[in-house]
Amino acid sequence: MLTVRAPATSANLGSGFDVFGVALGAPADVIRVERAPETTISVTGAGSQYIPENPKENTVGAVAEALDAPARIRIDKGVRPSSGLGSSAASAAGAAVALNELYDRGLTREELVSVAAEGEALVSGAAHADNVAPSLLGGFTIVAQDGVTQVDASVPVVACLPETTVSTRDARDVVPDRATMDDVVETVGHAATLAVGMAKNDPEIVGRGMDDGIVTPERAALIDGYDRVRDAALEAGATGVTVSGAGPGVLAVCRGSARRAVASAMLDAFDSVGIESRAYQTHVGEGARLYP
Ligand SMILES: Nc1ncnc2c1ncn2[C@@H]1O[C@H](COP(=O)(O)OP(=O)(O)O)[C@@H](O)[C@H]1O
Ligand SMILES: N[C@@H](CCOP(=O)(O)O)C(=O)O
Repeated sequence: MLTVRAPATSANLGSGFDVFGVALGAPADVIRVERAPETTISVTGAGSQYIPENPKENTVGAVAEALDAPARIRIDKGVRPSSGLGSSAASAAGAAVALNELYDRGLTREELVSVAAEGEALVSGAAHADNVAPSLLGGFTIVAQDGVTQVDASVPVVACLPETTVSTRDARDVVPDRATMDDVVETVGHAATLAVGMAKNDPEIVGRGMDDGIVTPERAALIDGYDRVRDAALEAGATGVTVSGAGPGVLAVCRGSARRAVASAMLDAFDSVGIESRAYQTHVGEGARLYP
């Protein structure tokens, strides 16, 4: 039996829609695999009651099929589904690493990105790889047409998850078809700033590059209390705040010394609109780890 811990991720980071992603130190899914004549899946842990065990409907089933690697697969969910922390992607990335090893397929982590993205196509209708790439490679990743670029980073973050859920599939329906040239120019500037900030591991520069006026306002409108939570986090010392993935999670970047205050301010702000939430005080972290 092989075991893999695959981290939650936060995609987009505001200015990098469908392009940027970071691996988070916590939470994570744990995937266990054993060879079997056909694929079976069992799911326990956070939100497991909402996750299908039918291999045709689960992201890990799509990965097993893509690698032609039937297995008995056990998923222990640490990443709650439909919260904006790449839950379906964490399972897919973990399964890709585990099954690649179990069947000695010899694919690199970079080559596993498109394999794991098959799982995302199954659940969100688009094979967006901005969650599976950081879950596989760790750090900060840029997914472009011609490949993935990765940089190690350890910027402190707070990921605050309200009890509500938003399906990525639904949240993709509100993404605008078009943007003005002014908005594009502004977003390119922010995205470039953010990428430099990650390369320098500097939360001030990362925070300056997180704003986006194209997709984020549409997504934020789906999250009750978003504006209050954002304002509270900035007031408490966050250098940048945005919707995590498709939401409803909210991601704040900050200096390590401000992390506790930022988390507490975000929890209080959700509470002030009658919504319970949970905050992960963490950092940009490592990718999927294989245990013998
Ligand atoms: N292994 C899995 N882990 C989490 N969700 C899964 C998995 N397989 C299928 N799903 C389905 O994917 C959907 C959640 O995916 P999505 O809306 O993209 O949110 P998230 O950002 O949390 O991945 C749910 O409908 C869930 O049932
Ligand atoms: N780029 C995707 C990312 C979705 O992330 P998730 O964690 O909400 O699944 C999008 O914005 O649709």
